[in-house]
Amino acid sequence: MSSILRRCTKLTHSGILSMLPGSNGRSCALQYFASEKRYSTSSKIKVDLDSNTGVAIMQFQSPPVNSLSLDFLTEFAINIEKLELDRSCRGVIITSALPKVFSAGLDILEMYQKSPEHYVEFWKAVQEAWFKLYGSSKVTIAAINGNSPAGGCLLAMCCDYRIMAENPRYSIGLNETQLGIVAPFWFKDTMQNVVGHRETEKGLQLGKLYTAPEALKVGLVDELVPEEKVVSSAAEAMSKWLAIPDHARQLSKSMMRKPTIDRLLAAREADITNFVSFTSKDSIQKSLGMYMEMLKKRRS
Ligand SMILES: CCCCC/C=C\C/C=C\CCC/C=C/C(=O)SCCNC(=O)CCNC(=O)[C@H](O)C(C)(C)COP(=O)(O)OP(=O)(O)OC[C@H]1O[C@@H](n2cnc3c(N)ncnc32)[C@H](O)[C@@H]1OP(=O)(O)O
Repeated sequence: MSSILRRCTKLTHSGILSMLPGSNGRSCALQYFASEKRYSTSSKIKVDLDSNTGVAIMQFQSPPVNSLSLDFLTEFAINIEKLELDRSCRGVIITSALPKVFSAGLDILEMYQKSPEHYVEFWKAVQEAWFKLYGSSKVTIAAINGNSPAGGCLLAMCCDYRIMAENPRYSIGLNETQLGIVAPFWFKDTMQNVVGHRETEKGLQLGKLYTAPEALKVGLVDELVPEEKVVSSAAEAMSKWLAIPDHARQLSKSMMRKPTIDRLLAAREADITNFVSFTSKDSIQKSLGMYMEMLKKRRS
């Protein structure tokens, strides 16, 4: 897998930087995309591209909670890159094939009791996934059909538009401080670009998980719809975004996102070093261990 990652990280950021100067809801998604063809099959992510509309639907299918492991992130980056290079694809809808969860965020086990070399490899994969999605020239829409904490929220925030199931038991947010860890600056930048400085400051300090209605209120998501309509609503929204000429929309997207992307590009190595030294601290390892225990106890 590390060789796949190396191949993947060698790919250029061919997104905007280089190109421009289970439930009813889930079966409904498949019905909606009746003319779609299987585009890619990998163990954790399924991608179907509708050749008529140019819209790809990417479904996370990594039980139990679509956590963002090294393997998952590697597959994700490869899939987004493939779609980026495919001129027949104009938009991507990202959703989950699992019940109740969009993504549980970064796989905590990848950050717990592993070697510094592993932390380096893992963090490169996190960065790469963000570069690919945040820098994508395609229209990207998150169809958030379940809980979406931390890294799951990051993926959703990287998209151009977010539609969430109106179930008040689902939540989304950057809850890192609740784990005793700190969201890196580019997670913060991404959130700030969506909801503004003040809400990001509150959200980050409190590690706030916003219920779906709260997320709508602060603009963390753009629409709430019944769960079974999340993907079909995403497709409707997509058609509005695709009505705009690609070239003009892509330049506008680039103009808005390039400074944020450049900031991490300039600090990429330092960010990896920070992550490794932060994660390797005994106190952080202890916090992560306690958090995992808490998750297990909550279950039993
Ligand atoms: C100034 C200096 C700054 C320096 C900064 C430098 C670097 C920054 C350093 C670190 C930054 C790291 C950023 C981290 C980002 C993250 O994404 S951390 C992950 C946060 N995620 C969570 O908190 C979610 C935890 N999970 C849940 O809340 C729930 O699981 C759920 C998603 C709501 C789903 O609930 P439910 O359906 O009830 O499922 P269970 O809770 O029963 O879980 C099933 C099994 O899955 C395991 N699991 C859950 N989440 C994760 C995860 N994220 N990673 C790994 N494993 C996970 C859970 O333990 C269960 O396992 P068992 O079946 O019991 O074995």
